[in-house]
Amino acid sequence: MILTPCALTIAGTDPSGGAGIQADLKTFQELKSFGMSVITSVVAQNTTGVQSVHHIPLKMIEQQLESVFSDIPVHALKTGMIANVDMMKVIADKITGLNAPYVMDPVMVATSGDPLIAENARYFLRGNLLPLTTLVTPNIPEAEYLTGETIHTIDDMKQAAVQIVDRFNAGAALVKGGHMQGEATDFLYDGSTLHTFSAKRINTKNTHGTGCTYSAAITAYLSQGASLYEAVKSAKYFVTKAIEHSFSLGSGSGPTNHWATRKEGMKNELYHH
Ligand SMILES: Nc1ncnc2c1ncn2[C@@H]1O[C@H](COP(=O)(O)OP(=O)(O)OP(=O)(O)O)[C@@H](O)[C@H]1O
Ligand SMILES: Cc1ncc(CO)c(N)n1
Repeated sequence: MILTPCALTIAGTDPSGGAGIQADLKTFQELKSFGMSVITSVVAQNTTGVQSVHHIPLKMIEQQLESVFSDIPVHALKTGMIANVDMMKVIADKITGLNAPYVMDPVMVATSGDPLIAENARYFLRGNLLPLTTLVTPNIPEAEYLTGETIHTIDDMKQAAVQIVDRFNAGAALVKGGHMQGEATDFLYDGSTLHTFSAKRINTKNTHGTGCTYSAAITAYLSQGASLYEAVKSAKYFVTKAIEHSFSLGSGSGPTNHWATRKEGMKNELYHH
């Protein structure tokens, strides 16, 4: 049992509060891990899309990482938006050798369709960051990019999860079915077993930041010592409730509700459901 579980997110921001660092910190807080954040880019965005992006200078990203790592234990970390290769190099260098689970949300485009990382950064992410991960959490388009194969069926999703681990050396892969039809089913391949996590599809357009919230919840549970399977199972429950009780805020794709399980009287304690 870790007394004060400490979780770190390295990602971009969302001033409208639904995605990025803001979603990650709300999730860490809700799940009772001590949340910390290193900002890579300040993104002017809202429920309708991305209006503009300001990248934090490399030295400052490096310094933020040093400020955290030199002072506070990190029991699990996640990365979200890392806009370019230079940032990826700095982050890879700083997290290599860290003795903590690393969850990568391979963010490439926002829910609105706006691109969030440079084209050539996708290659670097696959070749250099993926092998450092404990888990990578691609949605369908991201999994297609990582494998180079199109995904149409449930079997394609399973194949993609296996390939991302076997061919590209991710620690484990969780291929998410948010962009498919029917049940919202995700497949986790951990290098030996393929697990299925399924929930009823909720009929809503409010899915801004679902991927951030999900990977942050997995990171929070891992920081508390959960196994990968337990962390994904609990996080799937958390994100499903967050979508079910999502907010119709803004004129676009609204945000998820990080208090949803509290509202339902859930304790949010580690995998106790
Ligand atoms: N309408 C829905 N109903 C129920 N679950 C959903 C729905 N949409 C997505 N999910 C689930 O939410 C989680 C996040 O998956 P999704 O594929 O939406 O991520 P994403 O595309 O990376 O998110 P983002 O919008 O932040 O980029 C997955 O567990 C997925 O199955
Ligand atoms: C900063 C940031 N990260 C990730 C996403 C994906 O939802 C987003 N919209 N913004």
